[in-house]
Amino acid sequence: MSSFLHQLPKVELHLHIEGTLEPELMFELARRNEVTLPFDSVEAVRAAYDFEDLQSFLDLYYQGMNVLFTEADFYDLTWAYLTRCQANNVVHTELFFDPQAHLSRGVALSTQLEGITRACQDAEREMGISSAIILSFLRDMTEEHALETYEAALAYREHFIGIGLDSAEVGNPPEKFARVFDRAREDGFHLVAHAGEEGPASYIRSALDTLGVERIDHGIRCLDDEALVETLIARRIPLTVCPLSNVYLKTVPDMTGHPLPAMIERGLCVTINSDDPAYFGGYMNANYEAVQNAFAFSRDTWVLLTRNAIEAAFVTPARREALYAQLEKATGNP
Ligand code: HPA
Ligand SMILES: [Zn+2]
Repeated sequence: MSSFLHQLPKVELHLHIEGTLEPELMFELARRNEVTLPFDSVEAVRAAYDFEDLQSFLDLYYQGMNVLFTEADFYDLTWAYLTRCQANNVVHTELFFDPQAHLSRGVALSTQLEGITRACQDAEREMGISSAIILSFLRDMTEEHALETYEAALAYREHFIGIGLDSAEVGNPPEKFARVFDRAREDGFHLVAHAGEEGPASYIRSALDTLGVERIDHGIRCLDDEALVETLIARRIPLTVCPLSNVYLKTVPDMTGHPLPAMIERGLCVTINSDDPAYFGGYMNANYEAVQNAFAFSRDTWVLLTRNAIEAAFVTPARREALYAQLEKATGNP
């Protein structure tokens, strides 16, 4: 089964590029940019990855990205992730970046976006991996700051396809960002939001109703609200679930206690993703393996999960057909 999972062509829809910063690259960039890290070795960084909850992770995640300054840094970070994609047989990926977390350190939007975009273009040409970038707002900052950031990002609109919402969820409900999502909808961008990771099912409802999102990131708390589940099924809203992330951030007791099988059983459009793989024990294959060890899904279930991700991807009809064809070739399943 392991080789079946490894060779399955995969589509990743929930990935924070800053969450792919491996400690080795963190040290290399710290040396390059003359930044002093509060750790004296790669092992000490990894030892610190023992999280209690989302906030304890976010504290380290924001600290880690303090080594990113130049376009080359953003290129190297993104290129390293895309080579992991190739090793994991990820053939299409949609990646988040957190512009506000870099702007606040004096790093220009052009630096961030040009570095990430150039790596994506090189990966498409050299490895056949298609990708897209989603600009994510920090929900623990104000809506005014998100709006200002959005306005500034419009100068680079050809670099990103959508907007999202991440960071500390509880106490920062989706409706706080209604105006910026209205603007982005009018401008033709795709809309997604993290909801129902640590926050309640009502945040998922609000992301649908007040932000009009097309996909929900995480969404694992949806099962607490039967009417919401029915809405998600009827509207076929994709949920970008991140199993290892949920275990590492203790939003589930352990993998066997994850609601993933129940979500699939209900007919929700579930996908599997790695979120912040440098921090949460691994990339796509590690997530697939951990899920398989806990639940021993059939091959048909894995094909279904992959088909869901292809359906949920923000790609052209031609690219979607090519992804379905690639899956069919790999599995014999239409
Ligand atoms: O899993 C996450 N949740 C919320 N915000 C985040 N920012 C990076 N990763 C995450
Ligand atoms: Zn996330």
